[in-house]
Amino acid sequence: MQQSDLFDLPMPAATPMPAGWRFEPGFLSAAEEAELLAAIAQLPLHEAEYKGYTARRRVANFGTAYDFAAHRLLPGPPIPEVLLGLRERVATWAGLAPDALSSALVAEYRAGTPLGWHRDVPDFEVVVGVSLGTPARMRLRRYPPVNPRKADVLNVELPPRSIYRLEGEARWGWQHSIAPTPALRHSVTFRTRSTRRSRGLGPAGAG
Ligand SMILES: O=C(O)CCC(=O)C(=O)O
Ligand SMILES: [Fe+2]
Repeated sequence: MQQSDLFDLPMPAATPMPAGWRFEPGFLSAAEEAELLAAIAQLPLHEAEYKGYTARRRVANFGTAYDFAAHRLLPGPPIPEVLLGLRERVATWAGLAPDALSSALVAEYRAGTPLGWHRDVPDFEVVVGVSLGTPARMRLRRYPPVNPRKADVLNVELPPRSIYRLEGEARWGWQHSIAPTPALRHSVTFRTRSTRRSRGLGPAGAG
C-alpha cells in the first residue's frame, strides 16, 4: 500500500524522493511504541536551546550535545539503557553498527509545535528517525534553493512507528522541517558522526 493511500496526502506514489531518503512504515509494533513512550516519560526533557532562543519542542540529547552558541559538538550523557535496544534495531535497519549511531535525540512535539527548515549540523552524517504518537508531516526542499516554487516542497507523512533515514543527497542537498503537529508526537533520532567540516551550511538542527 502506498503512503498516500493511508494518509490522503497530495503526494502521488510516483513522487521521486531524493537519493539517500529511505522510509518504512510499521517499523515498530504498537507494544514497542508503548514501551518506548513509557520510557521516554522518565527522561529529563528540556526546552531546546537553539541559536539563542528557546525552541518549543522539548528534547533530551544523549551521546553528544550541540552547543549552538559555540557551533560545536560536546560530549553528552550516555545513551540510556532503555534506548539501546531501539538503537540496535535502528542500526540493523540502516546497515550500520550500533556504536556508529553515537548520538541520540529524543524530541517531544506538543500540539502545534513546529520544527523550522534546517539541515542538521554538519558534525553529523547519517540521520535515522523513529516516530511515535501522532502522525507528523515532514517537508523537504532543495538547499541551496533551486528556482523555489511551492510545488518543489515534498511532503512526507511520518506515521507513528515508522522509520526514516536521511543520507547523502537527502541529508546534504535538502532541508527538512516538521509542520506543526496536530497533537503530541515524539521522535527518537540517531545520528552518526561526520568527518566533514562546516562549509557555511544553512541553519542547523539537532538541538
Ligand atoms: O522529529 C523528527 O523526526 C525530525 C527531527 C529533526 O529534523 C531534527 O531533530 O533535526
Ligand atoms: Fe533535522
